[in-house]
Amino acid sequence: MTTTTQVSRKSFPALKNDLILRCAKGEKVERPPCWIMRQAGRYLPEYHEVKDGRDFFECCRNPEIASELTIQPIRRYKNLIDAAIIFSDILVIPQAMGMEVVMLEGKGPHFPNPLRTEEDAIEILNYKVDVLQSLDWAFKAITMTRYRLDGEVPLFGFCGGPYTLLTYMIEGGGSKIFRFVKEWINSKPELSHRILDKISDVAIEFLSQQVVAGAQILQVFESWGGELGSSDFDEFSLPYLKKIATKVPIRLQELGIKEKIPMIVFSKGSWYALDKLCNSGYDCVSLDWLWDPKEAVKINNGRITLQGNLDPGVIYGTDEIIKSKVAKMISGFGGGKQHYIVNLGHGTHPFMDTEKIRVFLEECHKIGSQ
Ligand SMILES: Cc1c2[nH]c(c1CCC(=O)O)Cc1[nH]c(c(CCC(=O)O)c1C)Cc1[nH]c(c(CCC(=O)O)c1C)Cc1[nH]c(c(C)c1CCC(=O)O)C2
Repeated sequence: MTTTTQVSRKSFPALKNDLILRCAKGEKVERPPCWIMRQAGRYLPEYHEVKDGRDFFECCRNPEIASELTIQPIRRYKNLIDAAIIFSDILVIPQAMGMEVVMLEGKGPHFPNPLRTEEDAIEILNYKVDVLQSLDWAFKAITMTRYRLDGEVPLFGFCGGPYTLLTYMIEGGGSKIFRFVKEWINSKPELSHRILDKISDVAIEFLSQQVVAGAQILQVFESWGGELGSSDFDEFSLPYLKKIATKVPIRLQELGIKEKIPMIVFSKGSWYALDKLCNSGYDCVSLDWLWDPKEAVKINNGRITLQGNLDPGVIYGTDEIIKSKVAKMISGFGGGKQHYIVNLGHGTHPFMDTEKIRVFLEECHKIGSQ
């Protein structure tokens, strides 16, 4: 298995734009690389055309459709986006661990049988996941996308952060007060840790195999990190994010991957943890829009690359205001010639205007090249 995928790696089309890879590794660059969280999806009319009423996870599992959806933003914003991210979801790990997840139209993810008791954790969860087999569609989609991208831009693989996945598995979907996961970590801390550790092991193998399949850079989305207080973050999120950052490079070596694969962590809302995240083994920390870039730059002190962080809501603004906020952001991050990747502070929304996104990207190129 490993040998055949290595052979196919070698035959991938040559990369024509390695800006984000150089930048994530800390090298000086000619302008900051740009990409957008959730750059594929519902704000794009071509997404709805291809999805054509199909189930969301059915699209993820169909390599033809997933690769087409991945490439759509690259095609639309030609030469403006410096990375593609494979069309999939963070909730495919809970699925691989035996949980049923459905995507309800207009409502988001729903787990019909969430983890609520200790018995659920024993009866529902599969602790011996065969990652290559259960997520084989994801690897096929990545390999196909690498070929179809034809070296235009690098391809991101990704996964959810362990605490965020545990939250979804226990809450059964999104939440405002996180009653059930807070009950778990405060009444069943040992069991919570055991499951977090298992999720981390699956995440390590999943990320590593995404690289074997063709991913060139990785991001971990700890979207609910900021729902934890500082000391609970240190206990229930940070150790597992660190484990992933430490173990993926080791696993990649075992799998025969020689080059360094940059890793990014996005822990939304974990403002108190920036200093620790800069030392957590990732090459880049992605920031939400609550951060003043200058403050973040000061705390980072040149250790790693920062990514972010325009308020997605700015995309609803006038062209002039989008442009002025882009200029302020890039100057706050030091001008963008080193240690900075442009992104929004969180994902796109379905209501966004594709032409406003273009204004944002074009201005980032213009200001970032000065
Ligand atoms: C928390 C989370 C999820 N999924 C993801 C996260 C982490 C990022 C974040 O914090 O937003 C990550 C994700 N989800 C999706 C991608 C694909 C690649 C990309 O970024 O373009 C990525 C990287 C596609 C998607 N994932 C989802 C869609 C919408 C599906 C549809 O109805 O067509 C897409 C394109 C569905 C999804 N998936 C999830 C939610 C909460 C939802 C519903 C949200 C909503 O309604 O906007 C879980």
